[in-house]
Amino acid sequence: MTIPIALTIAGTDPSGGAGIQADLKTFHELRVFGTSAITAVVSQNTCGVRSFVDIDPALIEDQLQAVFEDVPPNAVKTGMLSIVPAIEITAKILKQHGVSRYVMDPVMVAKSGHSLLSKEAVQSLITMLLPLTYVTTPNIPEAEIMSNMRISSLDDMKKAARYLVDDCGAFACLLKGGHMSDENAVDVLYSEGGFETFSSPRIATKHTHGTGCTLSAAITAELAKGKSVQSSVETAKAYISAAIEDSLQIGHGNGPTNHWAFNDRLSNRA
Ligand SMILES: Nc1ncnc2c1ncn2[C@@H]1O[C@H](COP(=O)(O)OP(=O)(O)O)[C@@H](O)[C@H]1O
Ligand SMILES: Cc1ncc(COP(=O)(O)O)c(N)n1
Repeated sequence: MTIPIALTIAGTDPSGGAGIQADLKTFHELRVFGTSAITAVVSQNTCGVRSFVDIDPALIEDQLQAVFEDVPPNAVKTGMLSIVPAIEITAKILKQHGVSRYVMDPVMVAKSGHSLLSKEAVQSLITMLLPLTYVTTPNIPEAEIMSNMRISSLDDMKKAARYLVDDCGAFACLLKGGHMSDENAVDVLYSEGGFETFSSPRIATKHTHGTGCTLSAAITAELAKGKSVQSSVETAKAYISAAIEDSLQIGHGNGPTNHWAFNDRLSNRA
């Protein structure tokens, strides 16, 4: 049996709801072997980010070489990259190892408002990593910055997604609608000249810490199994919707999602 392997390159969340911790939980639940390289150690919990330290770029590179030389991943995702050298090293390694299934979650600002990406690094994400990207998963504020467009409707979402693919070189863009206020949470996928929307009822909850990390990790896990972009996004949307709906009421702020919910539902249906 070949075991699918996924790699996350991201920052940490000691309280377990976002970043590397959320990614590894997601890989595990979707039955993919999870590996990780840490870019920043972040002191945060459900109430917010307190501080963080960027990992020495040489150590990021060492972690990545250690993974690629021994347990080469079938798909890779990036979350928090924070500084230009971390982006440069990631681009170098992705090219060196010919990674095609690469998901870029352009993490910029935590839900609590703390910036997780330096201003100079935004441009590097666009020029160095988007052309190597299989699926990018910006939320509305991130897509606004990357496309330099105001986004306040589904049409605007489509325009920005098309720009990030046709003009910036990603193969596909899933623009997430979590930050809109419609009755449904609608995400727009643009790839190969076509649009597809993924919709789920908007759940009234403050427990959405790590939703973006979890969604992109679920897409990466499915891509690692060899699934198509459409099928991977469909599974990932079902995973995050269940995880938000059955949230765990943990912590004093914006709590984490429930990583057991997706499989619990599948086994209840069986
Ligand atoms: N209140 C909600 N109810 C249902 N789905 C949501 C809700 N908030 C976000 N989502 C979904 O969670 C995923 C992450 O979205 P979003 O919140 O936009 O990303 P981020 O965490 O990067 O800000 C998307 O699929 C989005 O549609
Ligand atoms: C290390 C790390 N990466 C990403 C996020 C964003 O997560 P969210 O905005 O969903 O809280 C975070 N809080 N911490």
